[in-house]
Amino acid sequence: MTAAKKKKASSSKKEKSTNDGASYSSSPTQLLLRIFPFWVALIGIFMALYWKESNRHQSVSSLSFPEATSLSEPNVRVAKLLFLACRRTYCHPHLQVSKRSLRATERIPQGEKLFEIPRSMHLWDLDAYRDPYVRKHLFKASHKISGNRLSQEAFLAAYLALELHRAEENPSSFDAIRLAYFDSLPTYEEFLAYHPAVQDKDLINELLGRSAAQGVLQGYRNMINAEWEAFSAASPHFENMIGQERYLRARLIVLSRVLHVGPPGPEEVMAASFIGQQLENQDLLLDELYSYQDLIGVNLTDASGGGCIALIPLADLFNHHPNNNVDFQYKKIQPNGSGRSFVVSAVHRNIEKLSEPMASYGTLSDAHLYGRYGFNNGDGSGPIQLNLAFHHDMMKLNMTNDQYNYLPNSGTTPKFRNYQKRGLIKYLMYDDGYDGCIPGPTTHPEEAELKRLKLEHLLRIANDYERWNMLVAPRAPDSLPAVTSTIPITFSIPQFEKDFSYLVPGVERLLETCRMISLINSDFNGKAVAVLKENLDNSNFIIGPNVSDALEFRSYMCVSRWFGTRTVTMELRGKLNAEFQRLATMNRNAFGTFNWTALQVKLGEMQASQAGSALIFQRVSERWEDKKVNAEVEYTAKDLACPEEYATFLYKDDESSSGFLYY
Ligand SMILES: C[S@@+](CC[C@H](N)C(=O)[O-])C[C@H]1O[C@@H](n2cnc3c(N)ncnc32)[C@H](O)[C@@H]1O
Repeated sequence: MTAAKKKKASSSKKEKSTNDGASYSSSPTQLLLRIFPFWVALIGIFMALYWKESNRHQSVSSLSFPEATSLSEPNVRVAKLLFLACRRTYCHPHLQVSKRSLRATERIPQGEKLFEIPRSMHLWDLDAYRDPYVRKHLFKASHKISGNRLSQEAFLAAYLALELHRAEENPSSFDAIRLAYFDSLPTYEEFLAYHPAVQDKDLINELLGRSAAQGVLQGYRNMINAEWEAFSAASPHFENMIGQERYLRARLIVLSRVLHVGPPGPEEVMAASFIGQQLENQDLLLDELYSYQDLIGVNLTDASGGGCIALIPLADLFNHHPNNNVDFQYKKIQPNGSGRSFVVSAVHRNIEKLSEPMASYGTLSDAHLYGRYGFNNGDGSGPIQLNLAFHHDMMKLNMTNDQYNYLPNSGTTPKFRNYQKRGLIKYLMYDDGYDGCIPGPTTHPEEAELKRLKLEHLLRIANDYERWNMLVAPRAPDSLPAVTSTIPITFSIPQFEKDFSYLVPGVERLLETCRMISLINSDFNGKAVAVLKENLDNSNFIIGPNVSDALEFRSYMCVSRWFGTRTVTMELRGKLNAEFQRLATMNRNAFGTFNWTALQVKLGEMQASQAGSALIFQRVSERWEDKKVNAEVEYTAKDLACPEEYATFLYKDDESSSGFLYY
């Protein structure tokens, strides 16, 4: 295939808007023929690279990495903390600090306790809510965009920032372990060296392009800025005393180290007089906890809601791998009445001599690991998020505990609807299955009415994560951590299996969204308008897979268009094969660097999006082979969007609210 032909084939996959009113419709033959050479070429390149790479000797030789056979220098601040804390509490004798993490000096058998960290060493969000300054100055904070209250993590970060400041001003009022803990935490400069949330936005855009990771990271950045704005607006005193940089540092500490400790037990009860006037008559913990629900919208009572969060010295020294050999448990109150403690144990397998014990931070996509913690393992052990909502901004961000969303908790408002409408209309601009484009209600009242109703239904699902995103299962679910996280787990680039089964559930959910987009008036036995109208208030309404063959075909073509568009937009910052080669080189000479981390997150998404396209292509080819020649109009999917002015009737009376989300 010549370069020129390849370019033509690839650009034909991209969603485009055009003012050219000429022939928009194309037969499946044309469409499949148009995309066929593109995918054959891509898959061919992909497979060739796969074999080239996987036939190389990929194992990571210990000899080339001195860290594999001996411990690295300890971070002195972390080592001091361990020294002091382990004089007061249980620490496994065979653990030693290596850089900012821990390694075993001898084999530690599975089941052994590694640390037991008493409550007195922790910092809980509950401590934040009990802090008189937080109560007086920060309880009234709310987010500017949504009006939502601040999250548990935000309160813990504000409290940590205050405590760090207090420790600087008056160290004698803190015990030595607390001071050593504060001193051991990453500084602002250390975060600047690696955390993407504090990097230049243009640099990030350059590295990540239009990937889900870029969107996820922007969500975290917006969240931190919005919290700072909210706390500052609630208290100019806090704004002056703490300053944005200190808040940012504290927030990144919380973001990358917070642990869950569950609902507070009876040992957390404290005398009512400590917690201020409002609660003078409340001496029961439960009353106190309910009061937080009223005052700041935080529910700590419900075990399923997660209970409290905390910073826990020593427990927060473990790095992450999904195939972990360390686990955490918050132990119940002891029979002797002593308080709870946080226990860290070796689980699943032994911790081998010289190896780094690894914890699991949970099932997080590579994009979230990157946005929240600033790293990736690079071995394909994490799931990959694909975001196909490229025309509209999702107002729910799918962060842990729903800690930050643009959308008000109480639901959408006309301002949010208008903002999202402009984007959502773009998905409806193809008029697939109709003979030509639908110019609007004057000439095509019924078709225009159906489009209006489809838009209403899209607005209803506009913020449902699974309707527009896919979480693709890991490429290498059984991969194990390296002896230490400072050396590569593998030199090869993880690959997806060719059977595509890992994609099927996610694709089914995307197809459901595309069924709505691809509906035409003759569907539902000609009653499409009536069915959509009847279900306008039905929040569970789905069209389901029992639809006409033609609608299913159009829905597949709609999903195919999405994957194609995602591939093409991501390739604007580097073609897949070139990026693959670049990463293969970086795996050997730039492992763990900022650019390596970003590239490997981006490449995972490119691979997932390409796998998605290949699956759809396979299905369409198998199922609609006979539609390649002289297909009926219901089996047509347009290559180009219809003219923009054909859709203006959908929003012309609305007030514009563009760009109000951005910082
Ligand atoms: C809870 S701390 C873990 C201890 C950490 N090494 C430290 O700096 O104190 C989380 C941070 O450790 C780093 N980290 C965790 N797991 C990692 C891994 N597998 N590879 C590289 N860095 C990792 C990331 O910088 C992350 O933000």
